[in-house]
Amino acid sequence: MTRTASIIGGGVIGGGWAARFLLNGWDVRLFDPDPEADRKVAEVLANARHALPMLYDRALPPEGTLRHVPTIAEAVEGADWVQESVPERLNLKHKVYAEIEAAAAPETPIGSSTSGFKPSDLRKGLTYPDRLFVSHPFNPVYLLPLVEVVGGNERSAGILRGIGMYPLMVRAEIDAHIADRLLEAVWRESLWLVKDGIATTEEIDNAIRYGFGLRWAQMGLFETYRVAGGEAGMKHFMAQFGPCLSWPWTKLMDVPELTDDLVDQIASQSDAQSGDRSIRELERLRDDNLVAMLRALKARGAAAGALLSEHEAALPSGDPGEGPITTVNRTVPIDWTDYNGHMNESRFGQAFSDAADRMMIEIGADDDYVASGLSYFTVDIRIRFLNEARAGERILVKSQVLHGHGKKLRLFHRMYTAGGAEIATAEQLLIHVSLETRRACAPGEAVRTRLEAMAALHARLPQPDDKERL
Ligand SMILES: NC(=O)C1=CN([C@@H]2O[C@H](COP(=O)(O)OP(=O)(O)OC[C@H]3O[C@@H](n4cnc5c(N)ncnc54)[C@H](O)[C@@H]3O)[C@@H](O)[C@H]2O)C=CC1
Ligand SMILES: C[N+](C)(C)CC(=O)CC(=O)[O-]
Repeated sequence: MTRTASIIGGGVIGGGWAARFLLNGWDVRLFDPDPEADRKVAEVLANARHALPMLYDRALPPEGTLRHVPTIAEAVEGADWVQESVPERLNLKHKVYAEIEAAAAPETPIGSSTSGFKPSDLRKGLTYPDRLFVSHPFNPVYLLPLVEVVGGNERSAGILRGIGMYPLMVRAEIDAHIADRLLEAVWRESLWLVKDGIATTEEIDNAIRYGFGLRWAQMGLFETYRVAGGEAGMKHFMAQFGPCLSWPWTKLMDVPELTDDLVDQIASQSDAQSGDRSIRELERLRDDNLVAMLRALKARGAAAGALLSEHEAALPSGDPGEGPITTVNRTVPIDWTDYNGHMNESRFGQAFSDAADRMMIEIGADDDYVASGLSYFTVDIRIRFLNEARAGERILVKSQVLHGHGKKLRLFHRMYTAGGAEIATAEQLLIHVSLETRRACAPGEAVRTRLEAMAALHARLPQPDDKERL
């Protein structure tokens, strides 16, 4: 059954939450009094539809339905999850919670996106205070998996995992949780560097993106510093750099006064740095880069990339089908495209290779079978390129067995866009092999039986005509 998330406040963060829930198959009811909210949420959703599916090598569930509603009561009634993302003002949040409580069932979880308030601040005045907790996400919510959960329970964490997030359970409540404490420290130091005329906004951004920003995405702070301690590790690192903590390397809690001059100075440097690029263009640039980085981490099973693979493994698989088997159902990721602005020919090959891997699983030549020392090698593949596919476009491959007898497996794949246009075909010959001798051999009994049954079934389907075969 489709579940419903209620999103209260549809700005930068509420819009991001709406997109994450929708693209993971939830229905969303959203309340925001801003008359522009529909347009703003639609723009965030368009960004998310472009970016999120590119992270995965399989299709996400069918998108849920978004409904903008005129009251908080309509948004929360019967909802399975309420996410509050109104501006960071405690009295406003309290007012909103009173309205939520008046209409939501007592057991409905209520997460707050607050960047800094503690659950005990937020819960004051509630009838059922324990169901309210902090679920603090990171922008863009639809791509970044981290959500700091303060005062929440395992059930809520499970729901967040189900939409591909990484709930970091914060043990004790504290102003600004964990990550914003760190970000505030970096931001404060950066403001000083600009105010004191030491660096521009661009120079500070370069100090981050050409250096430690790259390290942080995969190892964080402590593991990075452990490695920086050389073979002696963290102890040596502490001995060498610990004393610096008491040297004047930081302004600590001093906050530069945000005078009009300083705000103007930072804003004009920032304008110059970004040139003519609009916020929407910058969002697209940020998202495409994040997708490429997350996919690189996924390929290595590292950090947030490992989480993506886990989420992907839990996604429902495609239909087994009566006719040709759907062996690929995915979105073209940004890193599969080239200077021509479309999917590169090598990635067509990748998709057809993935299709063959899927067919091997269908006939029982799965991971265990390969681990037992038997497999298939491709000895011939011929691809016809009929049309192009662009980043963010959904592609499907349907595969048919043309011949499945003895050592030979001949497959015919057709690649389509989601709209049904055929964009490529491939004919592929595979030979069953022993991984020990590296020579052809007959398949195991179970694989042979399944393959022959599938070949007989597929022989009744329309066959590719001569001009399609090379
Ligand atoms: N912007 C950021 O980088 C992050 C913000 N947050 C937190 O998320 C929350 C929302 O922040 P943003 O989305 O950035 O703010 P925003 O200003 O972009 O959006 C807030 C939205 O709430 C709506 N709103 C105002 N009163 C409302 C009411 N009574 N009921 C329903 N909606 C109402 C506004 O019309 C607006 O669309 C804050 O608690 C903030 O601390 C959390 C993570 C990151
Ligand atoms: C600036 N901020 C405190 C609103 C930032 C966050 O809360 C998290 C983020 O996305 O950086």
